[in-house]
Amino acid sequence: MAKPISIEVWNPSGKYRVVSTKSMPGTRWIRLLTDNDCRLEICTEAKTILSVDDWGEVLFSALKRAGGTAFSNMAVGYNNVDVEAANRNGIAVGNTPGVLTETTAELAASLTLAAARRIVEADQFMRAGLYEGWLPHLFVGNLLKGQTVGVIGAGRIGSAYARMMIEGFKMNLIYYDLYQATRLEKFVTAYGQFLKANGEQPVTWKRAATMEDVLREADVISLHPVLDKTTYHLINPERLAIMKKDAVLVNASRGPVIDEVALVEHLKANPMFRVGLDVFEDEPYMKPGLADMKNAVVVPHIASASKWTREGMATLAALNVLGKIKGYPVWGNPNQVEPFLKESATPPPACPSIVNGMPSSKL
Ligand SMILES: NC(=O)C1=CN([C@@H]2O[C@H](COP(=O)(O)OP(=O)(O)OC[C@H]3O[C@@H](n4cnc5c(N)ncnc54)[C@H](O)[C@@H]3O)[C@@H](O)[C@H]2O)C=CC1
Ligand SMILES: O=C(O)C(=O)CO
Repeated sequence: MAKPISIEVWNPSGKYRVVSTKSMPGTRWIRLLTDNDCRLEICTEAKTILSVDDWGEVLFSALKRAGGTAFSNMAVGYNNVDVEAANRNGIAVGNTPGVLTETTAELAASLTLAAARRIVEADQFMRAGLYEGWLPHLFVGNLLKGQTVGVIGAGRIGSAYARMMIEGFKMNLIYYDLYQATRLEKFVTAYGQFLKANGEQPVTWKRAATMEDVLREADVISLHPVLDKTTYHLINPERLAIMKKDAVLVNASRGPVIDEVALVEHLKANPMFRVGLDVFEDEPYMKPGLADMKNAVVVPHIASASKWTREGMATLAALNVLGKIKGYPVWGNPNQVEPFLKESATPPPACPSIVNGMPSSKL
């Protein structure tokens, strides 16, 4: 007998039934649904962490049997969703790109600084009452200015992160991606020309031919690819071994991009090597030993956790579902979702981002 779960119901008499597996930040997403004749059921269970096993054939076939038409991930990454199963059952799959780009990049930049300058170790040292005055060797870390920042996956977030580290700390860029990041290259070139015209050392960029080139040359490496079979355990023992012994590795993409068992061994063997991690291979758990590593900064998958971003993600997720209910077309540019986020404006009659591009007529 399944245990009853607690549900919060909005607009009980609404014609269309929308179920949210978690409560989401803000209230605009709720209003957008209830104002459009939706009955909204929000699962208020404290812990409903769901995995790809949950978002697959069982769920989508049940959704189809119930007359369901759409599912929306409150996330831009949708590796947790079996899209093929959704296709088989005629279910559109939405995600929430664009609204979380800078927020996520800022957290990756925060992890970079925290790791490079040993902020967490120093904080714990102070709180433990161990500080006895300034010392030349106390918590010496890495300077970023003029060093090389490496980005694996120079998409929306990777490019935003690269620009923060280049424009903010005058680092030089080397990146690896399957596609050329032309817009990023143009920004870095222009910024370099500005610096040179003002008598400063220009910043540079390089598109690496291989991932190994990035790992070999960079002082800081930040991972921003999607998670798929080509990026699973992308950082493995062999690739850890070619990185600089005092490099900083940051991951705010997906945990399985790094072989975390191998990472723990590398951190043990290389105390000058540091990591900043927002995501983990077996969330919510860390691999054995990682929690003990002083050269690791770890936070619980909070990279997109700014108020504006999380409320915006909730709005986009709701509008994906509402758009399918209304038979709206899919928005033409998922990278430009600002029109959906204006609090006082009526959103465009479209689904912000549907990953399996299913025309409404098929639903
Ligand atoms: N920690 C968190 O809370 C968050 C994590 N993410 C993760 O970040 C990922 C990236 O998000 P966006 O930048 O918006 O996506 P995006 O699609 O704009 O960028 C991903 C980039 O990865 C590249 N890529 C794919 N396979 C690759 C490979 N084998 N080697 C190198 N590059 C490869 C793609 O060409 C693309 O440029 C998401 O898929 C998600 O998993 C995103 C938001 C928040
Ligand atoms: O958007 C994503 O992919 C996340 O991981 C949650 O912000």
